Amino acid sequence: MTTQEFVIATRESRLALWQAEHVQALLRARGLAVRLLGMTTRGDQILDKTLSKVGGKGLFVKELETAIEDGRAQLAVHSLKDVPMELPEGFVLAAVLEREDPRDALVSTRFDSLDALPRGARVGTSSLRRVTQLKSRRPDLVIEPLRGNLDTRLRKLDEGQHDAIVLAAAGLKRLGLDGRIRQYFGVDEMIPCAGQGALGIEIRADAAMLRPHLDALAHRPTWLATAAERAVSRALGGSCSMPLAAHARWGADGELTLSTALGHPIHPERALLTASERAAVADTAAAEALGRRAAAVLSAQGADEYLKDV
Ligand SMILES: NCc1[nH]cc(CCC(=O)O)c1CC(=O)O
Repeated sequence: MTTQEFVIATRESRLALWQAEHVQALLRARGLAVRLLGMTTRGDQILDKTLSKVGGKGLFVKELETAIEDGRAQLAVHSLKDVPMELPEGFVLAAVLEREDPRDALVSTRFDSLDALPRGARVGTSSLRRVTQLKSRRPDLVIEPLRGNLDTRLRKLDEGQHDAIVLAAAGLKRLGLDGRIRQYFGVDEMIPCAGQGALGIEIRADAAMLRPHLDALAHRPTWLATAAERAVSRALGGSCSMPLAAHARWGADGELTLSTALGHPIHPERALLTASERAAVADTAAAEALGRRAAAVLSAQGADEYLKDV
């Protein structure tokens, strides 16, 4: 009898490889034979434009899905925040793993915090979500585009192109680069994006052999929290080019609190719309209902007017 070998399609950045190897190790521990198939996506190739201009974060996942479609691979490991709200027909998010630190972090060679940055300091980030939240706190900052994988971004900082950059703590921690973090932003101070810090494993909906293994890796509290976060984005139109923050956390009482913020995509100086909703959440339907409730509060404040041009 031959044992089937499973293949994980992955991007080739150091972070993507770390994440794919992490899942490979978890599946090997369950007795499966697993190898990696590295590939370059359009999101990795196009580095001179912001993602929202070239078709969004979905660019990071499309090629991996094609490899699965063709049978060259059976699984794709994604940073959940890069996964579009709706997957193509025939694909499912079969597992969301326990979340790493969801916070954003400030990295700088010279300054210890956002408040320590001088007037007009140059801050690198290409995330509209980060831009609008930074501008609402520090309108004087000059925000500069910053794309590329983590090593590239840190190199640009070290070369002096920026006074500070803002990155997800999760990626830095996974690569052992968290020693470079000068300030962690609280999740209410700089609300993370939906899914930040969590890994999602995508397979074909009919890959029955893999299901029990992925069920065993899944982390239900993270699944429910990120389901609420992703539902906000879906309810507002699902585009990843919107400056939307959505983060849910479990309280000691077992209730889920969902904090959201929406900035204006073209005029980052306009007021942030915010909504925070809380509920006891026992299943995916309740998590998504919580997300839709927060989205409705944002809509009542004018979210649709903010988003009409994206
Ligand atoms: N958008 C790119 C991306 N996708 C996932 C991470 C970090 C890991 C994570 O949030 O899970 C990053 C880098 C960043 O935003 O700084």
